[in-house]
Amino acid sequence: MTPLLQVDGLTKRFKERTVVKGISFSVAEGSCAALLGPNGAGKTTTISMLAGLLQPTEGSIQLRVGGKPVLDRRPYIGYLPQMPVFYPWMSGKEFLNYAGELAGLTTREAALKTGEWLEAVGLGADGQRKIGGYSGGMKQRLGLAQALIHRPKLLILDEPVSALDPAGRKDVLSLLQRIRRETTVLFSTHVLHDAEEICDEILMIKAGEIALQGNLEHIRREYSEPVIRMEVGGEKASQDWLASVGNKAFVLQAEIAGTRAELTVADVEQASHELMEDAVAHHVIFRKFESGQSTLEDLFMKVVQA
Ligand SMILES: Nc1ncnc2c1ncn2[C@@H]1O[C@H](COP(=O)(O)OP(=O)(O)OP(=O)(O)O)[C@@H](O)[C@H]1O
Repeated sequence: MTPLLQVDGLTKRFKERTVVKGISFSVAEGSCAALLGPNGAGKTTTISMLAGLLQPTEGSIQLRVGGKPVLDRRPYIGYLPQMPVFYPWMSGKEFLNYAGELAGLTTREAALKTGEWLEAVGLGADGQRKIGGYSGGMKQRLGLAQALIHRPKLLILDEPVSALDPAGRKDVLSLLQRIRRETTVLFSTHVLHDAEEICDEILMIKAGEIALQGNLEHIRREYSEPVIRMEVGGEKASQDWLASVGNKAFVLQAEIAGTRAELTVADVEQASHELMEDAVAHHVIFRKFESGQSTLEDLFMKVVQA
């Protein structure tokens, strides 16, 4: 299928510093893609280039509408910045009307869409109130309505839930879940859980480069490995034993810190059996012994810390 958005070799240099290093990816129509990465990875810079606010140093960004590339993608994009600026003295309704007209709607259309979107984002009863009195979650929902008022083909959001408290976060995530059924969404986050909640594709970026990309479920399956997590007592015999488990032939990878260890193994049953036998022989006291599969969070942490 032809993607809605195709990005090739996208690069941004600020003076001699390259912060986005030739990244390529595509976003299929109808999907939700999360641009996931730690602070400073280059998410905002990438999103600003996609939204047309920042000129790329190199590379191309192509948006296709009805299968055909468009010359100016901006009218087809809805964008919500990381720190949206609202006029606190405006009411939510006035602000949306204004945003609609700015996006090219006629006065009549803007008024009609304002009413519809205030309802859709759950601000129907608060439309006449001044934005200055809105909570963080309400402002973010208003920001989403502003980004969607002209029915864009692609909705681009920069860390839409990072600044919110848990209630506001849940509010905005469930709204996004609804929106994503009708609109293609690309949003940045440094929280894997937020990406998992609504997206089907992830692009993990680190230091301006794509570290991992693909379908979330495929990645989850492909990178899931058998792991054993253990915690032992603080006495010397236990600690000495734990410090040595990384040398065992069946341990593929070991992360040992103090009284805790996480081992990646080939066969979790055989490894558990051998570890237990050995531990008994060495008078080890366990506080925890757990076997299972590594999670996407483990993978994300590995990518981020590598
Ligand atoms: N205008 C600029 N001039 C110079 N350096 C910049 C500029 N804008 C961003 N950077 C640098 O580029 C790097 C990537 O920044 P960016 O804001 O894109 O990261 P991010 O992944 O969005 O991080 P965060 O989650 O903290 O917002 C950072 O090291 C930042 O300091």
